Amino acid sequence: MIVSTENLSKEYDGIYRVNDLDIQIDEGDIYGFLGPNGAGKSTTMKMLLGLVKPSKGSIEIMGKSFNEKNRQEILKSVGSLIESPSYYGHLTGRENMEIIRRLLGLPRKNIEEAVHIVRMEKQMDKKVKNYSLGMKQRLGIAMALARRPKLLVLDEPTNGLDPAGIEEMRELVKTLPTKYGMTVMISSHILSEVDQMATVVGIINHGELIFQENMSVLDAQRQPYIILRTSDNNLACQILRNMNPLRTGDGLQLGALSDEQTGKVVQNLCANDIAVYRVEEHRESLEDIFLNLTGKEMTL
Ligand SMILES: Nc1ncnc2c1ncn2[C@@H]1O[C@H](COP(=O)(O)OP(=O)(O)OP(=O)(O)O)[C@@H](O)[C@H]1O
Repeated sequence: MIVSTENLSKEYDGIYRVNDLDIQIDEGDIYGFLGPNGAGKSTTMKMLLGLVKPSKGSIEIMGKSFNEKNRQEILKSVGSLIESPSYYGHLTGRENMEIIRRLLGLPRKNIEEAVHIVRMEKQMDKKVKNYSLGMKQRLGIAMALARRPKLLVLDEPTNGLDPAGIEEMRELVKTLPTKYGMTVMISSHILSEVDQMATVVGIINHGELIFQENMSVLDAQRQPYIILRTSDNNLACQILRNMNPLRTGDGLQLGALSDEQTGKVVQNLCANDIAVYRVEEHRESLEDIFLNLTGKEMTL
């Protein structure tokens, strides 16, 4: 286990903004930490990095209790990007990386590797103030990677990026466990972003962890349903009334059906002179599941 918390909580002004979190992150996971704005993601991540002191509960990182005594030692193996990366805009990427290297006393090859992972080799002689937002984020990640962390904690790294930047970030994060043996915790308030890279999802709402499972479990919860479009949806609805159809836009919706059941439905409609234009199988989107869990839409 790379991260394990027990009853992790933070109180601000008499209110528990993070409440009794039991987070479990295994080695090699990409842990998507999802929740609407203000749910408590940043506060949780800051506690995991020793930047905010928990009001209650405990944290273990890489099997060691995360306390005053162990903190510095543990953080040597943890890289992070919280809020916007800190860099000197008037210096080049290379100069910024050199500052990090000296601060942490790292060998040069660590810097080369970190820059290579984020594919920024060609941008290193440009001043950071001339970087795009995506490049700045990548430089921030390179800074976090320089110490070759076992655990990388990224707080909303795609905030403000355009779709191409988001895609790039996703592809980058996906390579980290397989190619470099890292474990990644990445927060977002956009489900679709995490959906395509996370192996485990933790969903936090009002400071509480309301879901924590492998992505495959979340996928399995997505209910399939059938949408039919016919020449006479009203009549079709009547004919199929024992299947409790729902009217949707220009069609009707039935629950999950086997191939055989679908065949019978089509036969039945044809026998009643109704032409079947479309039979489509849909699955509940992850957004729908999230909405059911939190009562809030996951929007950009
Ligand atoms: N230092 C603080 N003092 C008082 N309240 C705080 C402090 N830091 C955070 N909070 C409150 O705790 C709650 C959770 O904030 P947090 O930043 O952890 O949420 P978040 O899920 O990261 O959201 P966002 O994506 O908007 O940053 C919010 O209601 C916030 O106002």
